Amino acid sequence: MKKKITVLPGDGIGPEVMKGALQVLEGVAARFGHEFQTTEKRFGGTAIDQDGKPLPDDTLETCKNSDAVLLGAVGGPKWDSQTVRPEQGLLALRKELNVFANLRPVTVFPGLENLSPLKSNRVKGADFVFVRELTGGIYFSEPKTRDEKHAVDTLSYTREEITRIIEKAYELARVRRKKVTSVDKANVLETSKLWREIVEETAKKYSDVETEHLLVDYAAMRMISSPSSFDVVVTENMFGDILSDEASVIPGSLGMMPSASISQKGPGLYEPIHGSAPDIAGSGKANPIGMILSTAMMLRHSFKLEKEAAAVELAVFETLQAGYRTQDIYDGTGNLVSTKEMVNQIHFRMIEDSTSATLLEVYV
Ligand SMILES: NC(=O)C1=CN([C@@H]2O[C@H](COP(=O)(O)OP(=O)(O)OC[C@H]3O[C@@H](n4cnc5c(N)ncnc54)[C@H](O)[C@@H]3O)[C@@H](O)[C@H]2O)C=CC1
Ligand SMILES: CC(C)CC(=O)C(=O)O
Ligand SMILES: [Mg+2]
Repeated sequence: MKKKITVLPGDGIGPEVMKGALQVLEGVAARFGHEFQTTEKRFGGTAIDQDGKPLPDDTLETCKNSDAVLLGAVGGPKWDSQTVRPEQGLLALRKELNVFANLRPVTVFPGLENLSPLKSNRVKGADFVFVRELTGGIYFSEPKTRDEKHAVDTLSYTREEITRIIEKAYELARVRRKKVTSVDKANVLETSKLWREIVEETAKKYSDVETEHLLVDYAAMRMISSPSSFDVVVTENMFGDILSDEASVIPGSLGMMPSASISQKGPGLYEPIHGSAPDIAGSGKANPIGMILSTAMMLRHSFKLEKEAAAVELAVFETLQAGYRTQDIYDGTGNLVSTKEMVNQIHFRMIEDSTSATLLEVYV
């Protein structure tokens, strides 16, 4: 049966990287004989301009009725001073789809340690995944108010919200290297104290998995100084948001980081972790790899197409190995290419049936 994919290019570089991902997806369809039915919908700032809101009803309905959703990025200076912002649409979509678990893998391709601005010996072998809580915490909790003299955000978590994300982390650790690092601020925050208690309770059920607790400030430091000491990192919404952008320098750049947002049932949401990058939009400088690897995650998680997902990842790896570089990962060596050329190179390797190569299994 045809897989139904809702496509939300969004704003800024969103449409540029999405175009690349769809080209690679067409390559997957052609090489492996699949049919993907893609439906593009308005979302974010472009939807505010045309429909008056960032997540139009028709867009949400289409997302809910699809097998998976591919999303570029939203936002930009044009909408920054408005009361209705593109980012509200993103938060609403995540909530509506109940995609509470955001998986953000941080993987250094073997031999490509020099893509990182960090020292190669530090990043070598780094391979961990964030399990970020995505539909609760300070981005969602009420009250959230503002007047002339006072602004309020609230950080609230229920036992149920914490338990389901912690369980997800332990399940994932079991099929990886069996270590969970829980990141919190339990020396200060009540939500973190509850979080830590639930981690301890859950750890008892997974005695084969090692558990460690880190406070978020130290975690931020250790992630950069010793990235290979992590396997599964579970944390709340805002900490995960911040730490994962920081961690993007481990493989090389924000533009290379994919994500999968999963619910208990229903369509998954797949998006790169970066934003709409207004500073480079329209210049052909956007790195499409985060979006392309998010598409691979869709193939794996939503469609159970493991071979196809691994083939996309291999094509990305081989393209980087061959020396192709977008501006964000260019250090003066190799071939500096545009977004379009990078996509063409990945697509070319994707449609080639390179049976001699060993498939990488780098992304969960
Ligand atoms: N998921 C989403 O849709 C997100 C949206 N945003 C929105 O994006 C807008 C810009 O936010 P920023 O803080 O500037 O974050 P950003 O992630 O858009 O950009 C940060 C820096 O990374 C660079 N960058 C990002 N993606 C890249 C790529 N694929 N290739 C090469 N370079 C890349 C940008 O050029 C910029 O210098 C804001 O409106 C923000 O709210 C921010 C984060 C996530
Ligand atoms: C609207 C923001 C919470 C999006 C973001 O920065 C993210 O999810 O990484
Ligand atoms: Mg972010």
